Amino acid sequence: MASSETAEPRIAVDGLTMAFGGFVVQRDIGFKVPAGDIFVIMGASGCGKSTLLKHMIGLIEPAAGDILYDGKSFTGAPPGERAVMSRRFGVLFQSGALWSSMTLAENVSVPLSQYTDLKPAEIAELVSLKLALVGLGGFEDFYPSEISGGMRKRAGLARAIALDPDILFFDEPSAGLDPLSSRRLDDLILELRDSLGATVVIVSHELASIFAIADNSVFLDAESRTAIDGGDPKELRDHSPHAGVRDFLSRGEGRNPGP
Ligand SMILES: Nc1ncnc2c1ncn2[C@@H]1O[C@H](COP(=O)(O)OP(=O)(O)OP(=O)(O)O)[C@@H](O)[C@H]1O
Repeated sequence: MASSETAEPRIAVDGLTMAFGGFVVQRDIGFKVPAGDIFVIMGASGCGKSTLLKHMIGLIEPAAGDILYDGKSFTGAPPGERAVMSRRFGVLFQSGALWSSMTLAENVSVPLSQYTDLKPAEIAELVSLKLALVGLGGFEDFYPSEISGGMRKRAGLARAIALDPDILFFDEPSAGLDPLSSRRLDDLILELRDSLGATVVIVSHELASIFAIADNSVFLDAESRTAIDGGDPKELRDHSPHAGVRDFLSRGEGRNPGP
């Protein structure tokens, strides 16, 4: 199946302008994400990273431009087709947003009960498999309040991959985690990309995480309100023509302090 799709990038964002009423958040953004890439959306606080991610999954409509998956317009697709296209998406928001009154197994089973005709025993089997994939085998009957923040993120990840998505979207996945848990989550994201063959889009400003996992990126500039750079973050840190991008990616340490 993949071979017939290789001509098109998995994701293309084309001339995208995002606005809330008359307030333009970012204009004329364009980038492509090849299948299997881990792509990071970067930029200063408030520049529009989460808003871009919400556009990509169809929660917000563009003011202008298009978002395409395998060359097919998502923005312009009729609702039925869009729903089919979004079945490919696995989404993990910053909060992790597990239902506190449900066990981990119940949380992960929700999308399976909602979107498949599988029998309860089959669902239970799949749920255990997904929990095992994120290192939570044996924690089926625990409640979110009984596990650590890092484990909750991983449980959220298990739920996001319940329907075997091939495109994963994460908004600040390591927010609130200690460096070690954050690192384990990065490793898990890399593993999932490899085992599921998924394409991953992440909003992040954690430099360690960005350098550890990203193949590619876009940098949204808060001042000019457009994408001013993109590519391998390490390359951007060392060679971006924009001082603001180099500073962002080196925490300002690359800047010549002057006399
Ligand atoms: N629903 C909304 N209605 C109006 N304005 C909004 C809405 N959501 C976000 N904004 C505004 O759009 C801009 C971009 O917000 P967004 O949350 O996308 O930024 P961000 O880069 O993800 O920020 P952070 O890194 O702080 O999470 C901000 O000025 C924000 O106040």
